[in-house]
Amino acid sequence: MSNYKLGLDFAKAQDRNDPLGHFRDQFHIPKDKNGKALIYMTGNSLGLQPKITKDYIHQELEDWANLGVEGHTDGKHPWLNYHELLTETMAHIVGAKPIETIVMNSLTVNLHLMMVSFYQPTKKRYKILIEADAFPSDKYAVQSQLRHHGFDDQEGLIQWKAPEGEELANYEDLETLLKTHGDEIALVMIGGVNYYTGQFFDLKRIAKLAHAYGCMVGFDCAHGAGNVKLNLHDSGADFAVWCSYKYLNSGPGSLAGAFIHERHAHKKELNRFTGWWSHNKEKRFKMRDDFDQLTGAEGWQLSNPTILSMAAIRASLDVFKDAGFDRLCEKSNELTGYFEFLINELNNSELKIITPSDPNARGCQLSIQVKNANKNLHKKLTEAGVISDWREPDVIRCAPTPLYNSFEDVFNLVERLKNII
Ligand SMILES: Cc1ncc(COP(=O)(O)O)c(C=O)c1O
Ligand SMILES: Nc1ccccc1C(=O)C[C@H](N)C(=O)O
Repeated sequence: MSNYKLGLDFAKAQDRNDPLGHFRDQFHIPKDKNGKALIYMTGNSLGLQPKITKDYIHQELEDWANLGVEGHTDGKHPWLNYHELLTETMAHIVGAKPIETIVMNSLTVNLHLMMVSFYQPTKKRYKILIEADAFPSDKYAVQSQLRHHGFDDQEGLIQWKAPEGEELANYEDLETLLKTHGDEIALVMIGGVNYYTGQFFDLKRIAKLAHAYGCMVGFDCAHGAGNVKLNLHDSGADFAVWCSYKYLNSGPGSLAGAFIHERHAHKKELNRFTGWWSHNKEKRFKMRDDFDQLTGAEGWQLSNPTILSMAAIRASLDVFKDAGFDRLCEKSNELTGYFEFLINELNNSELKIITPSDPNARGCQLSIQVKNANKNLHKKLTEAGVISDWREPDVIRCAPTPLYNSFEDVFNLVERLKNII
């Protein structure tokens, strides 16, 4: 860990010595009305656009224009197998094997598809455990699964809460919940990195614990993919899902990912929804064949996917490949550590970082709790050219991302915050 110092000179020197610093120029950085670059800290909501994305999408538009339906087989990157171009890099980023990884659909859709397979309630074991401040979509999704199976969506939902007066959930409480209710819980579904606090949970520990009580385990890694080393395979989780529009910089509403652990790859008897894209791809166009389930994560696909969105994902993954995910994670630690240092140096009682200070228990995001839920502070920060977000009831989230944020960005962000308070 660096010895951080105050002052702009330190930030500038860090940027000069940053082997990944030049990647910022490969992105479009949003500007204010006068053409000045904004300080963009919301890669945790919508990642910025790599400059090469346009060309990747343009290539597919060209093939479509010139080849029509033949683009499926004769395009530069034939559409029929286009998703295969993404699998290896995506698998590497989330720490999975290619057979465990698929890009398809959108996030909440994938979560439901995973629950079709891995939420198999019985009369006795039917509850779902989630973290109390899960992202709303996750909570709504699991509650609708409870109702779908005829259970009460309150009684069937067990929430892992932070202790009274604290922000972060702890593993002792999770263990107590499992000890007390383990034999009633069918599924433990946790956000791998919590959207609100930025806490990166110990996925392996949770999976091990929940499996010991006979529960299935899934993670929503929307805030983890491209941000932290998820090591999904080693975590032992049954499934995981994530989106590609945050840290994976693939554009608004772009296709999502799913991980299904290798131990389920060949289980044809697993309950699931299917379509022609889950069928043996060698025989897909022999239309009259009976259904033949694809093995691995590919077997959870339903439809032919959105190629234009996959082109954007391919562009982004190529940037990740160039930068190297290990190096990005190292820089991320440094950048967020610096951010934390500067906030702490403000020594202001109005602001409190609620994200864990342990670098292994967070990614790049810091969540700053604002006293008396003073939303005005966030408004002023926006007026000062900092794009961050406000999450009710009282948190400003800032996520300096290692691909396109600089140490100078972080310095300027904290300077502007200091001037406002
Ligand atoms: C943890 C989490 N789950 C779900 C969603 C929403 O997913 P979707 O892409 O399905 O809109 C988000 C962000 O939008 C999220 O952060
Ligand atoms: N997809 C979006 C569309 C519109 C506005 C926000 C989002 C987000 O992704 C929010 C994000 N999940 C969050 O953690 O707040």
